[in-house]
Amino acid sequence: MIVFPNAKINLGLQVNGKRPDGYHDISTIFYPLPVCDILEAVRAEEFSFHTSGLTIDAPALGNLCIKAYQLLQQDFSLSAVAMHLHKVIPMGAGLGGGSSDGAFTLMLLNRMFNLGLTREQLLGYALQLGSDCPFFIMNEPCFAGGRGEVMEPIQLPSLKNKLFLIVNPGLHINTAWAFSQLKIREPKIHLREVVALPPDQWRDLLVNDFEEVAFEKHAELIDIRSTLYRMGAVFAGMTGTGSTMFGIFDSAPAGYRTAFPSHYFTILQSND
Ligand SMILES: C[C@](O)(CO)[C@H](O)COP(=O)(O)OP(=O)(O)OC[C@H]1O[C@@H](n2ccc(N)nc2=O)[C@H](O)[C@@H]1O
Ligand SMILES: Nc1ncnc2c1ncn2[C@@H]1O[C@H](COP(=O)(O)OP(=O)(O)OP(=O)(O)O)[C@@H](O)[C@H]1O
Repeated sequence: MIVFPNAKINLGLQVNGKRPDGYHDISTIFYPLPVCDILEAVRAEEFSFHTSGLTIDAPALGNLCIKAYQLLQQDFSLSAVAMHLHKVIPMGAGLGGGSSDGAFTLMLLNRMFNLGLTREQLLGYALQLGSDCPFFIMNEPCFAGGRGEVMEPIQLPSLKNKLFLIVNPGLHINTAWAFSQLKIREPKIHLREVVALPPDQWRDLLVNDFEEVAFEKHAELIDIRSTLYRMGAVFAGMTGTGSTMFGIFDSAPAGYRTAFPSHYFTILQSND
């Protein structure tokens, strides 16, 4: 069985406060984008896990695909599988690639072994893997609260026919570190109010609280945002804790393939 775990971006990201369990409550809009890894699993004599594509900077046993298998193995006697992950989505990038691989592994194993897990049950397992994982079980535009697991699907008609230019400069930003550096502030305006406006009015209103932290460490990100606006973006911002920046465009910006250094991962996506 083959699945294609996709990326997400955060349209705005507000951190509301630290909780007794050490995590933070956030408010964000998760938006799926069709930049995908490729994950295959087949029944096998013994468990194995291999990867290709981008090099994953973590021990294989820490991979969320293996963690997802082990999580279900605790509750169901799964037989062995051979898994292969081809990595395309940049890592430590705010695109949720690892989280998506974990969530898709849960859904794949549910189908492969006819476990009969409901969406609610899958959401519960996904949250045990990571805060971003439950979103990929839903995988449609959602307003999210809590750690990200309290989700409500939303319609964003103003983004229909828009193009997203994803620009990742290859800087790895550690999520735990980014949370530890934050200064928590009262939001000036609620995300729901901002996204009810046309995207060309989102500038300065659709805020990602992690931009201050990431921009202070990597001034390069500020240049990327300026370039995106110079190219005609109706809105440009950062996803997650960074380092990926994105621009929203009405049409394909001229020269986007050569606008950034060649070592950047740059891809233009439509949202359908
Ligand atoms: C920044 C976002 O990507 C926004 O979508 C997510 O909140 C991050 O989700 P994630 O990468 O799945 O993060 P997790 O693997 O759950 O947590 C990594 C670390 O980040 C911090 N963390 C994460 C999520 C959250 N709501 N509060 C936190 O304080 C914690 O120190 C945690 O140990
Ligand atoms: N399947 C996986 N693919 C990529 N990284 C993984 C995977 N499983 C575990 N990891 C670990 O998770 C780290 C973060 O990867 P990920 O792609 O999820 O980052 P991210 O886009 O910043 O995520 P998020 O937005 O969820 O914080 C990697 O550096 C790696 O150590």
